[in-house]
Amino acid sequence: MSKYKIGLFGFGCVGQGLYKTLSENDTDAEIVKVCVKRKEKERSIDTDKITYDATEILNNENINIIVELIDDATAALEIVRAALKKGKAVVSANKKMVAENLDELIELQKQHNTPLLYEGAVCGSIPIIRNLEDYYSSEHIEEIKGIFNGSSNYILTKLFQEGKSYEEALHEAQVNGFAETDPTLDVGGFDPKFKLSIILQHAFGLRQHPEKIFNWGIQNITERDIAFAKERNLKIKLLAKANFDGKVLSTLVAPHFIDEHNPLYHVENEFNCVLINGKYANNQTMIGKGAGSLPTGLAVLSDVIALTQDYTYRYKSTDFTSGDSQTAEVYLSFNGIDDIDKNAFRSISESYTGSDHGYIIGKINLGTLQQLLNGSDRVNAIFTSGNQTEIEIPNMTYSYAN
Ligand SMILES: NC(=O)C1=CN([C@@H]2O[C@H](COP(=O)(O)OP(=O)(O)OC[C@H]3O[C@@H](n4cnc5c(N)ncnc54)[C@H](OP(=O)(O)O)[C@@H]3O)[C@@H](O)[C@H]2O)C=CC1
Ligand SMILES: N[C@@H](CC=O)C(=O)O
Repeated sequence: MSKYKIGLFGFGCVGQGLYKTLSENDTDAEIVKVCVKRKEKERSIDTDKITYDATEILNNENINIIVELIDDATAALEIVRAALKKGKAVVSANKKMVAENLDELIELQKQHNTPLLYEGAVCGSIPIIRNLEDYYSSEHIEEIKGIFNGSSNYILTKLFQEGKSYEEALHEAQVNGFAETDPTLDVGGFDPKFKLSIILQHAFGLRQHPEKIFNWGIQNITERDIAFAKERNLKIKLLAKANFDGKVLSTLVAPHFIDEHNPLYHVENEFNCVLINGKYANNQTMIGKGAGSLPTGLAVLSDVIALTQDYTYRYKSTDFTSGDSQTAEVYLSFNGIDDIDKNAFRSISESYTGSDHGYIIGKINLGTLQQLLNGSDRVNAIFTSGNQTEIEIPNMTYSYAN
């Protein structure tokens, strides 16, 4: 008889990954009930284990761990709230739910002296949260950035390496179980910003609501943008970035041009990469699968095991001011010159206008850029500051920030 009885919510990509990884390991935890939504769906597990009624798990006093792995952030919050209030330890992989409600979730954990862990919510199989909490607790992290979305990276890889269409590549990401049920969260850069928001808490003790983080994704990328990058031996990667100097925090999620000297250049498919730059250890790199059934199932299982060892997050708290009104250098491509206002740029280093498309490379305020991009599918922005070195390209010079 195992000591830890799990009530599992969700039996999709990640739920099944947890089920398999748990069944292949000798642990003191077992899944006793699984709550799902659709009665018509065939299941690969014993029907006795299945329920469609959340209260059957939440009111079951034998169940001491709730694992929440559903694709609905609103319903997930209800489940997690109810579980914590009942004193049940919780594991979740829902980054939207965690990032948007972290203040309340921290408070609930304190009030009810009950832990919530969410390693699987951030960069799949990369053990980033636990490392930030424990290993890096004495490091003075100055910058943390990387590729935090497996689906977008998978799509970009297929566009660059195999010349696939955007639609085909997105479809593959969905079939492989990497994409969110609403893939706008992936390709629009929302999912990596939820992850960045969670990371800020554990890297710096900073609570920055995702709403306050600039995000632009790969949803408007064109074949011309890919050709532009390829001609210059660059790749495009969707990056999430945070800098903190002890007072001012700057954050950003956006596609960037990067060159072959950047470790992120070589991170392909659904792999994620986290680059940490700190005072003592300087640069460190963590690479691993950022999405998928078994990699994420393993991260969730690792949290379950951690709960059996009474592990909790510490939630340090640091004061800061937001420095997010910064100017960035971007390549802005457009279908027609009427789609953009050149005066929006503070300075322009290069521009091209053809009969049916064009681009501008220049410095622009992020708020202004957001207004230019909002609601338009005829304009795309790619940031030029993703490299760690300065590179010279015929016709133009990019200065890349560290
Ligand atoms: N896929 C991935 O690689 C990763 C996903 N995540 C996160 O993990 C979570 C789950 O994702 P994933 O497994 O891919 O999603 P899936 O769409 O594959 O599965 C979702 C599951 O949730 C169930 N469900 C939905 N609403 C409810 C509800 N109200 N009550 C009970 N069950 C419900 C569905 O039921 P039914 O089977 O009846 O449809 C289904 O079993 C999400 O938060 C996602 O962001 C995190 C990291 C990686
Ligand atoms: N949709 C997410 C899944 C993991 O978090 C991604 O593609 O990274």
